[in-house]
Amino acid sequence: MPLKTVICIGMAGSGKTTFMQRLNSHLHAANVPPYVVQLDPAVLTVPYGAHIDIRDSVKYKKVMENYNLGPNGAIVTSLNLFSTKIDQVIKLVEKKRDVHEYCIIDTPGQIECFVWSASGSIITESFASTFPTVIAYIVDTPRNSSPTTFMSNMLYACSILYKTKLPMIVVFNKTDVCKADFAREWMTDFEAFQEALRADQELNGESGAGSGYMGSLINSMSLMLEEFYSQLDMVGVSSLTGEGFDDFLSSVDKKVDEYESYYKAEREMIMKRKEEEESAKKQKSLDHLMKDLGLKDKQGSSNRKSNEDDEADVISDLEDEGENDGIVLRDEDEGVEREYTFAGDERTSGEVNSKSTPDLQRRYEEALEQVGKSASSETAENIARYIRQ
Ligand SMILES: Nc1nc2c(ncn2[C@@H]2O[C@H](COP(=O)(O)OP(=O)(O)OP(=O)(O)O)[C@@H](O)[C@H]2O)c(=O)[nH]1
Repeated sequence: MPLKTVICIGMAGSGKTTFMQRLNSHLHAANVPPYVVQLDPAVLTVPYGAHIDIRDSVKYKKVMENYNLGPNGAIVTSLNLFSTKIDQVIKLVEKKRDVHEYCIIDTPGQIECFVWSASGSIITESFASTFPTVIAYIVDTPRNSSPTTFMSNMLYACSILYKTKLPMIVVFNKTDVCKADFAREWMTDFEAFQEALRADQELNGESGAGSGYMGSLINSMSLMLEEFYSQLDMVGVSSLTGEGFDDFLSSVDKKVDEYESYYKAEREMIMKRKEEEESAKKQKSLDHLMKDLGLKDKQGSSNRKSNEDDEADVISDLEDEGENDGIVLRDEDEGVEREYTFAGDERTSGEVNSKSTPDLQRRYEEALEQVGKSASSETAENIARYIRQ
């Protein structure tokens, strides 16, 4: 049985933490204790035991002070810092894949800090490329009983689906206060939703919304949502009473099957296309680089030459043939103390040691290859370097 990851996302106050707490105890009661990851750096207390807690790695208050940031900036920066360690986090979870059936992840209430940040994507991507991953989008049911609020929230959910490209379950929480039947009806019956919208506008004394651009905007949005609803599951739960959690788990199983049969293939295709585009881009920039260095025309001959003679002297080649493009002045000529990228034995006291200068093209190719190999951890390290700067 593969470990399944459930990432809980939702607006502030929707009940993510309470949902996590209930889900955790529900799984414990069912004898399948989950692996728990807590990613909200700003939370003071967590009502469940977490195996990995972002607060152990990043001190939110210190981030605020040290980087002179406001609350949301500090959450994003804390996530950025945490994402530099995501490889280790994934390794820890991987080690437990035979012990746990579920890995459940709590995210910050400031939804945009997670969903729209680079680190949020890195974290989600890292889990999704290692384990079947499902998004649980938590909705505060009583607060969404107005059709306009409901539509806005569903549009937000739709944008998360588009951003993460992962199977999604919309979890209508707090059903002990307000049943989710209205939401089910609105999600399955287009006419009923339109009717509710009309009634709501009349109740609020708004006129003209059924005509003009507003009317057509509402119509288009609800049509778009109808298509979106067909892609997702919805369940009603009460994190307070525990009602609906069995349905939620069945939904997770269904979505994991979908992940395996549909999303995984789709994701792999996207990754492959990205890789191909990346490598084409790299080739292009390599060509540019070679051209800028004035090596392009000589590439063939220099390659041939390097087979025959490994100690090809690139810079003197240029000088020999009397080209000006790409000629590098020596330190003495420029009067500038330069720092060299390559190891000291290749250049001595500012002069090019023609005997040991290896094939430049090969070195650039190797360097670019190296960049390609490190993918997510490299990106994460870049973020960390950027922040430190
Ligand atoms: N009646 C009822 N109240 C709930 C339920 N779930 C959560 N709450 C309440 O809703 C409030 C917000 O719950 P939290 O779990 O803190 O919500 P959150 O989404 O984690 O909040 P942030 O961390 O600020 O984003 C609390 O007062 C909870 O007691 C539920 O199923 N029923």
